[in-house]
Amino acid sequence: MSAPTIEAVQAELVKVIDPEIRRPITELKMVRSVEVEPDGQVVVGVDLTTAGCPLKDTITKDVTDVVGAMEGVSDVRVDMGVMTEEQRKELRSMLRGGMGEPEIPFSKPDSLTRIYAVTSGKGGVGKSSVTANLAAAMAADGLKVGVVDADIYGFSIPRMLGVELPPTKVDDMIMPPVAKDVKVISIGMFTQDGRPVVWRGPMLHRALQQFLSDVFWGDLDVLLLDLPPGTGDIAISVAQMLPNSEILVVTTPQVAAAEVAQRAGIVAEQTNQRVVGVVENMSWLDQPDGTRVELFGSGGGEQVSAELAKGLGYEVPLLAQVPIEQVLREASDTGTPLVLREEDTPAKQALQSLARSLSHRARGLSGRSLGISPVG
Ligand SMILES: Nc1ncnc2c1ncn2[C@@H]1O[C@H](COP(=O)(O)OP(=O)(O)OP(=O)(O)O)[C@@H](O)[C@H]1O
Repeated sequence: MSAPTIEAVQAELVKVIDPEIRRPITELKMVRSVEVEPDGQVVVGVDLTTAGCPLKDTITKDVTDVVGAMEGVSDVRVDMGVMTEEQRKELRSMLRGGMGEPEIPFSKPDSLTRIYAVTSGKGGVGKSSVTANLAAAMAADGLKVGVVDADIYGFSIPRMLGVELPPTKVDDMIMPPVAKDVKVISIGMFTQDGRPVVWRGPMLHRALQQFLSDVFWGDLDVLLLDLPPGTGDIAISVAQMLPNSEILVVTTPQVAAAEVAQRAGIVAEQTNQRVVGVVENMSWLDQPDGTRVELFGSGGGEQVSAELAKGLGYEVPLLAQVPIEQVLREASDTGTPLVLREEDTPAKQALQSLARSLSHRARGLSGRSLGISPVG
């Protein structure tokens, strides 16, 4: 059997996708050279974006598998190198679509990415659990999803989605790690040893701006933001930077929690954002004997939805009620959100249908240019 041509090997390498940037390594100009010996031995030279690229092994394996499967190939060797400064600059410029200066792609009027900022009145109501499950469910349904974990007090998204690698950098561009098919960036990835962040408003604003402009998100269908609880500075920064973002309010059924959640939602009136709906989490606990215990009382979700509708002047639906389930907590703790687990539980169903209703919604027009110009 004759050895393949260099062109044939190059064409086959289109199948090797960079796990972070998610484009073929050929398109990213990472393939430096291809050599083919008459006896079928192939040497592929690959240049990584950085010397310590954590995905080196994955790329080596993928190249070996793809080329090794070609007819006439007897052996594959991958010769790893590193891109030059000039090559990295070129790559960065290509990823930014030829534009030099960083800008927030989602804030452009023609952006088609739906943005949901997940907020709550107080901590511990399950805001991060809802965000992580929504992201995983939407990605499993084939959407391109990104998550910004901006919860400075409890950056738990990476753990819940099982993120294993840190972000990498191509010059000043940040490549977000991908877990469960979701691109994730968290404030916890930029703090020392996961220590709590003691930042004031302007620093948070700057961090958020960096997450949105310096991170390479690619084309996203949905961007989810896990905000810190309450009505803090970051909610205002989000509204300024992403005027087309919509708010999802998470509460528990408890009246006290509902009252503070309302306040978090009503901020939308001042920031001109739309509240897309309310999620009531920890609604009840189903007992093995079939009885239901309402551990945190009842009616909080309905209350927030009714009060926000009254205050904002439009319908704010209660989109889901998610029961308390041990498996939901365990799933988050082990890095595989409940929606990706095999067992079918009421909480999983509630989260999955919430994800579908949010991904199939028509996009709101708030903050978007309608492209209307005066006549005559
Ligand atoms: N429906 C549920 N059933 C069982 N456990 C839950 C449920 N929702 C959340 N939890 C658990 O409750 C804890 C708090 O949840 P989570 O971290 O999502 O809250 P949070 O509102 O994001 O809190 P913070 O803002 O402080 O980060 C976690 O251990 C999570 O696994």
